Amino acid sequence: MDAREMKIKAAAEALTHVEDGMRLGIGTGSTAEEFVRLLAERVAGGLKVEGVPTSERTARLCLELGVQLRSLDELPELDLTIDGADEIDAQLRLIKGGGGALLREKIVASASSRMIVIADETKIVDTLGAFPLPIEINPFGQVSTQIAIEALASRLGLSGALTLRKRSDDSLYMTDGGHLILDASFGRIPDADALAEQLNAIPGVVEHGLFINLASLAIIAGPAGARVMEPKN
Ligand SMILES: O=C(CO)[C@H](O)[C@H](O)COP(=O)(O)O
Repeated sequence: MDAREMKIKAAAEALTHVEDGMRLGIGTGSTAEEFVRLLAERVAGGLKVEGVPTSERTARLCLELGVQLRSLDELPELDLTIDGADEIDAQLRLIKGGGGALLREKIVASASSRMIVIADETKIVDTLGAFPLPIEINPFGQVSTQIAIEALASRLGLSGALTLRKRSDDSLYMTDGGHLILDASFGRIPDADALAEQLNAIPGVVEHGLFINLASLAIIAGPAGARVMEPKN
């Protein structure tokens, strides 16, 4: 099974949790896009759902494939969000934001009764942090914000470069919300809960990619098929 087949496998398994009439949060990224493709087939076959997309990119794909969309303000409480992740630990704490949609992804997941993460098994880690942590910041005072993040990292014993995300043409990457992203290469993060909480206390930080206590289930696909992970306490 190649990487794409594993994503499709996880997405197909997640689709079994989708019921008629559900208000669905729809994630961003290549795995979430496989889910959208499968969901669209079911919608074409008569399944009725209303989706809230977590990015403009996901919205475009949904509209192209005929998945009916609403804004989060029209559907402020959702039944289920299905989304990918960059890293997943045993407690189902996640690093997200590789695709730059972390802010909307976190707002949508928080507005959902349940979040199911879909991924291939390469995303499972013992300790979060090998994947650079995306931190979405306000462009105003970006250097001060970066200095504050560096100071926090040093207090928590973390080190590593903070890299302002750029597009392939070297222009600055702007999120759907008009913010910048710093990718923090901290390496292993021994206390992700403390980092998450303290990043939120820095005014210029709009959001960060640590998703704590949001995922209720993960569907992890490997060469032998998909398995379900529940958060370990
Ligand atoms: O958080 C995300 C986007 O902001 C994605 O869910 C994450 O980057 C995983 O993407 P992929 O399924 O392409 O590996």
